[in-house]
Amino acid sequence: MSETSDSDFEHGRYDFTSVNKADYDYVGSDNEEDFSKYLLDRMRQLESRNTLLKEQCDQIESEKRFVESQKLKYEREVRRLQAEVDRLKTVPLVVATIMDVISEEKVLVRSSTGPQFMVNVSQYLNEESLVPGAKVALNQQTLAIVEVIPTSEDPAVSAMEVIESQDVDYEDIGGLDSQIQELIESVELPLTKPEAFQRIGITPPKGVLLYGEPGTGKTLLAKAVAHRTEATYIRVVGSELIQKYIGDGSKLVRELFDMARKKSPSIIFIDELDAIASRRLNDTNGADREVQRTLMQLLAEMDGFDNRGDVRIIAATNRLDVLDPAILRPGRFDRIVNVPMPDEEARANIFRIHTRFMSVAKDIDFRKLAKLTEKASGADLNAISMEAGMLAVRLDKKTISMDDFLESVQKVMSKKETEKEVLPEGMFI
Ligand SMILES: Nc1ncnc2c1ncn2[C@@H]1O[C@H](COP(=O)(O)OP(=O)(O)OP(=O)(O)O)[C@@H](O)[C@H]1O
Repeated sequence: MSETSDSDFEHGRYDFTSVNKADYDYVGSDNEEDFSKYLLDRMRQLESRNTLLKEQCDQIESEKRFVESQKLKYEREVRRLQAEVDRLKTVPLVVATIMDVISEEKVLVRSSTGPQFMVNVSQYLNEESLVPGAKVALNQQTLAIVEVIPTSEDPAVSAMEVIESQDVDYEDIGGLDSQIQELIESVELPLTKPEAFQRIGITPPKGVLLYGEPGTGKTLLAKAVAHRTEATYIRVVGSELIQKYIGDGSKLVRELFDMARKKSPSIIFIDELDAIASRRLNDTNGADREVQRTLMQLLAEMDGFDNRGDVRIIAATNRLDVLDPAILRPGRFDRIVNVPMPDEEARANIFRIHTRFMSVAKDIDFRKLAKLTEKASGADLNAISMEAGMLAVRLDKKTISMDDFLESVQKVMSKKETEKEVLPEGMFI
């Protein structure tokens, strides 16, 4: 019988597929029993070798996978370093300012070191960004424009919405007659007939505070007064001053009043006043201090300006109860106007206003629609009218029918109900 050593197995010299020739010597011999025993032993041996080899094979497989993943990782690293080397080897770009755009391909620039050049423009640049005054980067050798340097955004410009003339009028507002009257007296007349106040010897209120639930028409009122007085309408949003322009809030309030004076007659509209004028807490963290600084600046600006001048302030809030009493002192927001949710008559009027330019069927019953929308705000009624219009468009109709309105009332009102259910108490949608 041939001898098979362990090293034969390990080095793959053993032929697993056949029994060695010498093994046949046992067949037919007296020792047949020994031979079967021997074969059984051998089988067990081979099975255990087989298991061992399978384990080794699995291990080698997993090592292979590990090495491959390492290889990929290092290849990526090499590429990254190569790119970094290339980047560091590139020549610096020259900064210049566009003086004049001669044609699509030729531009006159003044480099930051002084001289002017007529240069080519990379075809991959957006033509619209090539305007006189724009900062550009030039290739050092060819001096071609390869990049337009983005200008940093001026926070004072982006924080304010400045509209020179408004297109909203009192006729566009449903209900709110007494609120309109209040605004006429405290904002419109001081701007249009200041002499009437002087004659009688009274000073008009400096600021008017509108409060009420969302979507009830506070912004609309401010825009309509701006339209009537032909004043510039400048709007800032309290929460944006705090969250978007961190650290700049008080500076922006100063700039807001400067701009209002420059563009006068003007109306400053501060939306979400509560975000900067909430009752102060004792434990002040960084964010609270920022809010306080912004509020102090607002109070200082309001105290500092002349209420006979042609800058008026209107502010709006959904939460009168959280305001710092300091903001409501005489000489600040001393006229407080409630803007309520529309009653039935106002709702019917708002429907009429919003459907005025729509193609609606003759039999639309606005009274009935008003009855069905008891808890709706002006903004909801606008949404219902738009949705009814969309339904008609979807169905390719010529006019909006009462059924379209009823369907959209159902849709908008039930959406409003579900949204209300998920909101914590005291919060509006
Ligand atoms: N009384 C109303 N008459 C006509 N449309 C209204 C009225 N109230 C609200 N709307 C409609 O709802 C939209 C939103 O209203 P607006 O922005 O004036 O509400 P708001 O009270 O300022 O809300 P918020 O408190 O959320 O700022 C308006 O553009 C208008 O289409």
